Amino acid sequence: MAEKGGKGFSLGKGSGKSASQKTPSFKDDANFKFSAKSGGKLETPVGGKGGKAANGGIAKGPVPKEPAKYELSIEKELPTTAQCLMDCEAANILQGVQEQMIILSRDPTVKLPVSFDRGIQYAKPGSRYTNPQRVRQVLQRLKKYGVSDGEICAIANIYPETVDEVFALVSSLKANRSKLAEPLKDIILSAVVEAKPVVSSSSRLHCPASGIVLSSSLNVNSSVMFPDVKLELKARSIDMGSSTLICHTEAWQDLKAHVEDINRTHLRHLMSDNERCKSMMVEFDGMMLDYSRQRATDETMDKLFKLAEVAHLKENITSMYNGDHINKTENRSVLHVALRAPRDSVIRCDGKNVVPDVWKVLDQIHDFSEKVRNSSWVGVTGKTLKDVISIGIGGSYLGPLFVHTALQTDPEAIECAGSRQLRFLANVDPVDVARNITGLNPETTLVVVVSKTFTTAETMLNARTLREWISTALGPAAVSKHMVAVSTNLTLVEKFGIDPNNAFAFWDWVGGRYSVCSAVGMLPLSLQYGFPVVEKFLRGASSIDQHFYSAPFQKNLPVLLGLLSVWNVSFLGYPTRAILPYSQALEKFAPHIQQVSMESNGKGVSIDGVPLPFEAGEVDFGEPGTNGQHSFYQLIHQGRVIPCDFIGVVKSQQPVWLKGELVTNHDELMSNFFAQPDALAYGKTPEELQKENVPQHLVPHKTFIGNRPSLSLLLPSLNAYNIGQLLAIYEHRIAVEGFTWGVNSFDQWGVELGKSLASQVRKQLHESHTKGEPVKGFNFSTTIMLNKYLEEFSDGKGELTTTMLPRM
Ligand SMILES: O=P(O)(O)OC[C@H]1O[C@](O)(CO)[C@@H](O)[C@@H]1O
Repeated sequence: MAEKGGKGFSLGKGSGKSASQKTPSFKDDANFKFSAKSGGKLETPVGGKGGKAANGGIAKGPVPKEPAKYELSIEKELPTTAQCLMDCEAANILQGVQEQMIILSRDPTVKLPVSFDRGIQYAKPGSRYTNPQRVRQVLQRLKKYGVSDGEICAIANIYPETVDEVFALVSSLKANRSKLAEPLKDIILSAVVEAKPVVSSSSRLHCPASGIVLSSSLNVNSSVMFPDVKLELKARSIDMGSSTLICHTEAWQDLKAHVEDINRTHLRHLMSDNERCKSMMVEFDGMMLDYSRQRATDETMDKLFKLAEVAHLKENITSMYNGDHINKTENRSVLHVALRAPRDSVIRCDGKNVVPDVWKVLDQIHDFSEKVRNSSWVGVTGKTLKDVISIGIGGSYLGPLFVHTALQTDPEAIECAGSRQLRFLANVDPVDVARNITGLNPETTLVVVVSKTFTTAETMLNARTLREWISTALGPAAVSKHMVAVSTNLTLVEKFGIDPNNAFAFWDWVGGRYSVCSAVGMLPLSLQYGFPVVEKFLRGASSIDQHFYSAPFQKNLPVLLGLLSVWNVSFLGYPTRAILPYSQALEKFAPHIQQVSMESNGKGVSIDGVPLPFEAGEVDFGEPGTNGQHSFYQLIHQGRVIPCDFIGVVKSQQPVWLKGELVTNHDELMSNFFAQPDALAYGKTPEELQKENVPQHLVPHKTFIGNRPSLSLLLPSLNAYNIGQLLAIYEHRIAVEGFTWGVNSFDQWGVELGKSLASQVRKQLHESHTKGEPVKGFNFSTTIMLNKYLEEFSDGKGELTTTMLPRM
C-alpha cells in the first residue's frame, strides 16, 4: 500500500506575515521592530482508507457478538494507492477536506456533494484519541506479528480495554491468538489507553468496522469514498495553511489532555503553593493582577503560551499595530491603538501615518469643547449650552457611557464638569427620548449625534426626534447651533442638516465597539469634563497599548487575561464570565465589555470562514460588588461555575469614614473584594461545618465545593488615566481571545439579519397604518402577533396625524 500522506495538505496557521515595513512607534520606544515568525505549519498526512471495515456505519447499539462476515474485506478492494486510516486520522483529514471544500464552494464551477457532512459525522465519533500519531506509532509495532493495516485501524477504532475485546471484535486476528495475545496486552492496551482521553465505558462506541477510504492525494482529481457515498472533488491544489483551525493543533490537544491533570487538583491545594501564587501575580504601572485563583498551574500557563505561539498571537498583534487589514471580511485595518497614540508616534494605515489625522480631530474637539464650555459657542438664543445629549447606540454609546459613569465621581472630573450635564440617548424606545429630554431646555442643550455609519435606524430616528424637539422650540435655524455630529460618513451628516464644519470625523479602521477613544467618546466627554481630562484618559489607554505590544507574554496583562479566558471557555468548559467591579463608578463597565466581547468573539466560523467545531466567545455579565453579592452570587458560589473578574481600587474616589466605625466605608467594600475570591476558591467542607456544630440536615446546604476560579485586578485609583488603562486591558484581552480562537474579532455580521427583518416589519406597519393594508408575507405566529399589535389602530384610535413628542 502506498505511503500515507505523500502530498498532504498542511494544517498549519498559514505563513506568518513577514516582517512588515510598517512599524508603529511610540515616543518612548521609537523602535518597535518585529520580526514575524513564519511557518509553524503542522503537516497532517493524507492517505488511504479508513480504519473501520465496511459495515456501513458506526454501531451505536451493544457490541456485536460476532463481527460482520465481510469485516476488513474492503482492504482487498482498495486501489494500490490507498491505505487504511484509523477513525481519528480520517476525521482529521476529513475536517481538512471540509475546509478545502468550503474554499472550493466559493467557486461556482465546483459542485459540492451534499452528502459530505455524512462522512464527517461518520468519522468524528471515532476521533477520540488525543494523540493519533502516538496511537499509530504504537500499533504499528504489531505489523511484525503479521497484523495488517486494516486490522491495526480496526483495533484502534474499538478502543479496546481487554485483549479479549480485540479478538472478539477483530475476528481475523483470532487465528493468531496465541502469538498476538502478549504483544497486544503489552503494546496496545497500555499505550492506546494512555493516548486517549477518558471515555466512560457506557459512552464508548464500539466501532469494529468502517469504510472511509481516501486516495493517497487530495490535491489532484481526488476521490473520497464513504461506504455509501462517493464524492468527486475538482482538481485543485490549495494551501490549507491559512485556514487551519486552532483546535486541530497539537498545542490545543495538549491542553485538552491537560484538563485531566487540573481536574485532579483543587484550588484549596493550589493556593497553598506560595511559589505558584507568586508566579501568578503581575504588576504593571501600579496595577496588580493576581490570577492564582485560576484553575491553572505553571504547566497550564506554559501550554497556553505554546498555544499562543501556534496561534501566531505575537504576529497577529504586530499585524494589528502595523495596520494590516486584519478585519478580513471588511478588508479593513484595526487601529484603535492609533486613537490614543502620542502625537509624535507613527502608526500607518495603507502606508499613511494616521496619527496626525487623529490629533487633528482631537485638536478640533479640544477647540470646540473649550468654546462651548467657555460660552464662546452659545445656543441660538445666546444662552450657554450647559447640557449635552449624546445620541448613539452600541459602540457609539456603551463605551462613552462607561467612561462618563466612571468619571462622574472622580474629584478632578467633578470639578471640571461644574454644573454641566451629559446624557445618553440610545434606545429607539420613545421612553428613552422622554427620559433624556425631561428637565432639559432646548435653549441650553447641545445634541451630539454619534454614528459611525450615520445610517443606524435607532440613532437616526432619535436624531430626527431631537431635531424636531429643537426646531419646534427654537425654529429650524437652531439646528446648526444645537446639533453636531461624529461620524465616518460626513456626506450623510451634511444631508441630515448638520453643518459639516460641526462634524467630527473618525475612520473605517476604528470598529464601533472600539471607538470610545475617537470623537465618539472624546467629544461628549470633553464637552462635559474638558479636554485635559480626556487626554489623561487617552494616556492611560496608550500606556496599556505599549505594554500589550512589547511586554513578554508572561508579564503581559491582556495576554494573560485573554489566554486564561480561552482556557476557561474552551478547555474547562466555563462559557460565562462575571465582571465584578468593587466600585460603583464602574457600574457601566460590564455592559460595555459585554458588547466588546460578545460582538467581537461571538462567531461561528474562523477568520477564513471555516465552521468552528468548538464554541468561541464567552457570555459576559456583571454588576458592581457588593450589589451583585445580594443578587446572583448564590449561583456563583453553589450553582454553576462562573469564572469571575474581581476589580478593586485601592483609593476610593469618594472616601467616607464615620467616627466610631471600625473601618472606612471603602474598607468595608474592599473587605468583600478580598473575601469573595477565597470563598469561591476554598469553599467550605462538611468537616468544617461539623466542627462548627452545624446541624446535620443543613450540612449539604451549607457545603461549598469551592474550586471556583477567579482573578483579581487591583487598581491604585480610579481617575481618568486608570479608567483608560482598564478599557484598553479588556479591549486587548478580547483581541487575544479572538486571535487565539482564530476568529475575526472585528466584524459583526451577526447583527445584520435582525436589522433587515425589522425593515420588512417597518414597511408593513407603515402600509397598515396609512393604507389599512392587511399583514402579509410573514409566518403564522408573526402574522398573529402583528395583527394583535395593529388592533389598537383599527378603529382609528391610534391614527397618526400630527407630530407627537414625549409629555413627561
Ligand atoms: O455607530 P453606528 O454606525 O450607528 O453603529 C452602532 C452600532 O451598531 C453595531 O453595528 C451593531 O448593530 C455596532 O457594532 C455599532 O457600534
